[in-house]
Amino acid sequence: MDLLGDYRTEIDKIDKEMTKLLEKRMNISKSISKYKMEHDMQIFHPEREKIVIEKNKGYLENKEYGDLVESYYDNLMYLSRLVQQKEIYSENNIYTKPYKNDRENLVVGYQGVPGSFGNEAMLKYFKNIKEAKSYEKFEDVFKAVEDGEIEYGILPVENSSTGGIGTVEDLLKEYNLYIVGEECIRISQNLVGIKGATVDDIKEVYSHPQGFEQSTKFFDKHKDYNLIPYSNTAISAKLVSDLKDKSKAAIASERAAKLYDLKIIKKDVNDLKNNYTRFIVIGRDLECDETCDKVSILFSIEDTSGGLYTVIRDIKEFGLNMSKIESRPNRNNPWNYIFFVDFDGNLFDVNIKKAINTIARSSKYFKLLGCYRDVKCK
Ligand SMILES: O=C(O)C(=O)C[C@]1(C(=O)O)C=C[C@@H](O)C=C1
Repeated sequence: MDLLGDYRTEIDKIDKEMTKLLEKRMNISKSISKYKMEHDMQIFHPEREKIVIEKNKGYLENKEYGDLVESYYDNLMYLSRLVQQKEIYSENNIYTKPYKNDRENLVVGYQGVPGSFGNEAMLKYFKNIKEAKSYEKFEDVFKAVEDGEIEYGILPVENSSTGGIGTVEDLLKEYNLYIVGEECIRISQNLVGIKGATVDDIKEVYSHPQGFEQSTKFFDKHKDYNLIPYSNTAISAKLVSDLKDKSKAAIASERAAKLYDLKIIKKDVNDLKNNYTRFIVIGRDLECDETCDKVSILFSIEDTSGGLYTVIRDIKEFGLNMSKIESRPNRNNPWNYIFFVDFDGNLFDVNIKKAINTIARSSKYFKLLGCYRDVKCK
């Protein structure tokens, strides 16, 4: 008796039914996207998603599968949203909300603590902030924007010497939020410690991994230092200040040193003196007006040899001036990649609209991340 063969036959039958149902479900999802487009509604509907998950958990006979059903529907609705995104941007109209010019007097959020680079970027971008909320993790900022706790969040997305900030890029893919602006700050990393500490006293150094990565040449000369990764450069400075120990130092900004009453033991330890970080401002709506001159998209392609070429060819044929292309592993699909592309343009420009429609059609997944004002980052 071929028991395994029998089980597999049974699974094949179930899969066939499930695939047919999946196709039916995605077709309905496409129709919903049309409805939403006509009624100016957002694709993402978190309340509805919660209801779907709870309802289906309730259908279970074996409640042990509760978490499994939750994760299954979570993923299924994520895919359903991607189908809707692709459908919407393959149409000729792109629905945008007016660009909010007065970015003043708002409740905004960043990751870190006062003195962090995120805090610095926030102060540079927003004027007369009504309330600034700080969050421990990048994802907390995304959640706070999604829940309406803050109007906008500001997060680092790219450093000129170490490249893209992968965690933030992954979150841009996962959350249904948009890039509505950007800011750029020059990063100067310093070795900071308590008053009286010298380069020779130091045994342990705390910082965000980016702080270490941007200062490798300095640490090559100090191989005896024990490097301890921490969630944020300014939090590391605060820790060193609290510990009051001459053998402990942090890699942080001059502002953080001042704020936490530390001295700069060695200034500008970053490898490249022209070291900049680009920050993005995220919001709930796709905002755009004539003053916006940069578009960000993300897409994944079919696993075929010419997949990426097709999209790059589209970009070239529409004469788009691409300022960035970056890839991230697709966590839902091993050895498949998500591409992040920025190009000059505005969503009201017919050529840009056509380009977006064409790229959306030739990619497997597509998401329009935003249209905003370009800030030259140097
Ligand atoms: O019900 C909706 O509004 C849908 O768009 C469908 C659907 C789903 O696939 O079930 C997809 C996206 C929403 O976030 C919620 C649910």
